[in-house]
Amino acid sequence: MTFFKVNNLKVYYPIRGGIFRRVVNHVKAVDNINFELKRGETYALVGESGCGKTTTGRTVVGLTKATSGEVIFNNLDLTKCNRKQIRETRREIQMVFQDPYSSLNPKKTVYDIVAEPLRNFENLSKSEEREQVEYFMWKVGMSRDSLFKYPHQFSGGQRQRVGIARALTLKPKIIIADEPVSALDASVQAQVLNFMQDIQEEFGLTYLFISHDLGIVRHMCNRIGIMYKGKFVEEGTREDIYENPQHIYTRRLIASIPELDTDQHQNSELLRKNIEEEYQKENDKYFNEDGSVMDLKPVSDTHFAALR
Ligand SMILES: Nc1ncnc2c1ncn2[C@@H]1O[C@H](COP(=O)(O)OP(=O)(O)OP(=O)(O)O)[C@@H](O)[C@H]1O
Repeated sequence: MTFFKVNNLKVYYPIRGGIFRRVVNHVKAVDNINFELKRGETYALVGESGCGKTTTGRTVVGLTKATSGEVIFNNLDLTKCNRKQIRETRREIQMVFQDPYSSLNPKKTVYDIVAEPLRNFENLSKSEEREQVEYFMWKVGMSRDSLFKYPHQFSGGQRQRVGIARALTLKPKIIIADEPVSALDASVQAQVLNFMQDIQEEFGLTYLFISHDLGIVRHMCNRIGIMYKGKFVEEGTREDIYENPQHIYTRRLIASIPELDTDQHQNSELLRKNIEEEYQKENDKYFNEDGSVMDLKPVSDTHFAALR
């Protein structure tokens, strides 16, 4: 049985123009992508700002509508199922958002924020609800006296823990973590990432980890899909991507990881220069004449090899 798979997903946003606001063109935010999540793994979607990572994540959780393609979860296509099926399956895929400063409602107490999904999906008594909220807050390392405080009374790292507690209450199978630490200080980032790894094992979670930061992805993820201008340009295991990147864009991303600078500054400068030259010279190997990204063909040898 397929656990989770995205097939030929496209998400196009209309661009309207003229006095009648007709659709004159589209932004191809996601343009025919394919990937699969294996139960219990952390799969990274990586790429620079605007390449379509967030749109992919939002489409998977149902916050954005797919233009075409399939999102298969437990053998159901989430883009086509009825309301009842959507309700049943959507609760199993939750999202943790990038910015803990704006993603939690400032007018609600932490208790209400964490209890909200339970109120939407489960019919619990007040005492059962309280028990659940306290349990998940405890799991994310928040004390009982934080329950009736408001988001602004917490640090960024604590707020992200609240966001994670909220995502956990419905006992999801998959968590889409969209740049979950990029708004946090470097010192707090590591704490939150380590904590995410701890709960992954405990709750049997599968993560779709969205990030532009290949340094963090190396720490967190088993397999990686590299996105560029709405398409996948490469996919592979962590070793494939970091030790033997194939696509020029992936090599540019890896060469830009700052830690390369520490011991081998000269080498990494040279590497970047070579990659830049190749990028300028060999565009036709990777891009179509109109500058759009060539489709990854076959979808991914490494991908299927990794699944076998
Ligand atoms: N609601 C929308 N309407 C129109 N265009 C959109 C909309 N949301 C995103 N886009 C466009 O779709 C493309 C992909 O955006 P998306 O936010 O998915 O990229 P991203 O890789 O997640 O970037 P970031 O890391 O900056 O969030 C961008 O060109 C963006 O401007």
